[in-house]
Amino acid sequence: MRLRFTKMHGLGNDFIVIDAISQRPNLSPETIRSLSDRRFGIGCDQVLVVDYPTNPEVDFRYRIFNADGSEVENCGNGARCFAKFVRERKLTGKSSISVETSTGIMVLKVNDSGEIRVDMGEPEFTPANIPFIADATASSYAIEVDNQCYNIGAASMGNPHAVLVVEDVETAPVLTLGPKIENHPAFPNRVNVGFMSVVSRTEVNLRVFERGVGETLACGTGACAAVACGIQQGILDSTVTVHLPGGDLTIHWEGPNHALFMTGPATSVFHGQVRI
Ligand SMILES: N[C@@H](CCC[C@H](N)C(=O)O)C(=O)O
Repeated sequence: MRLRFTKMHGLGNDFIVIDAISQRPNLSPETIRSLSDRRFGIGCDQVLVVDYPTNPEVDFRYRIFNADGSEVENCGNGARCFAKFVRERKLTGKSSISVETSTGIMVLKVNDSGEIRVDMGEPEFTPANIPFIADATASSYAIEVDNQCYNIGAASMGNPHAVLVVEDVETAPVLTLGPKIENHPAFPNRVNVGFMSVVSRTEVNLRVFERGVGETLACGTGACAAVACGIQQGILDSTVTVHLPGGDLTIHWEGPNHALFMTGPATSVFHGQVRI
């Protein structure tokens, strides 16, 4: 079939977005991998699929696939692109949109400026729910990689994240240590790995080695998890600007029993058709 798609990005974290309401493609892991391939396909970090909700009280269902073909629970930059996509394609006229993912319901609000504010729900720190193998919940954990000990924060934003505080993100071992922590046995479902340097209590730099992709120019859930871990460790305030290689996100979290909010842009690049 000829598949219609839109190429989008959130701060350079790029997506192929597919309307599975007006077309019903069979997206096997192999098809996802070939669409995502930057040389033999269209190229992207994630494929986003917009579908009918299973819950009638929600506007849409949104599924996320990493470039390696694995289906994942959540994607923050993808959520903002999803909101822009359903409005641009006139699938809804609402400025407050509810969407079902495999781990829950999110509410997205499109601001007058065009930026999108996403209610990302409450960060989860209980190790079993991340999932992460540890005896008890803590604000940091020691893990061993190649006989060296690293301190990490661990949180779930629907998907699993490990966060390391480093002096300087430019020189942090993102490409060498990232994949080793991604596949560390303490994370049974693998993990996204953030390297965060703290500029002040309201400003951080962040690079993320994403599970199933590699380093991306931005990771929305990674920014949420990094700030949540920083707040839990007492080193950050409740509103933080996160500088990622692709641009800035604003994260706001009042602490336990409150939802965390992420605000940032979403961009459409082009529309196309591809034979699958
Ligand atoms: N880029 C995303 C996260 C996408 C999923 C992630 N790689 C995972 O495997 O959990 C974001 O903006 O949050």
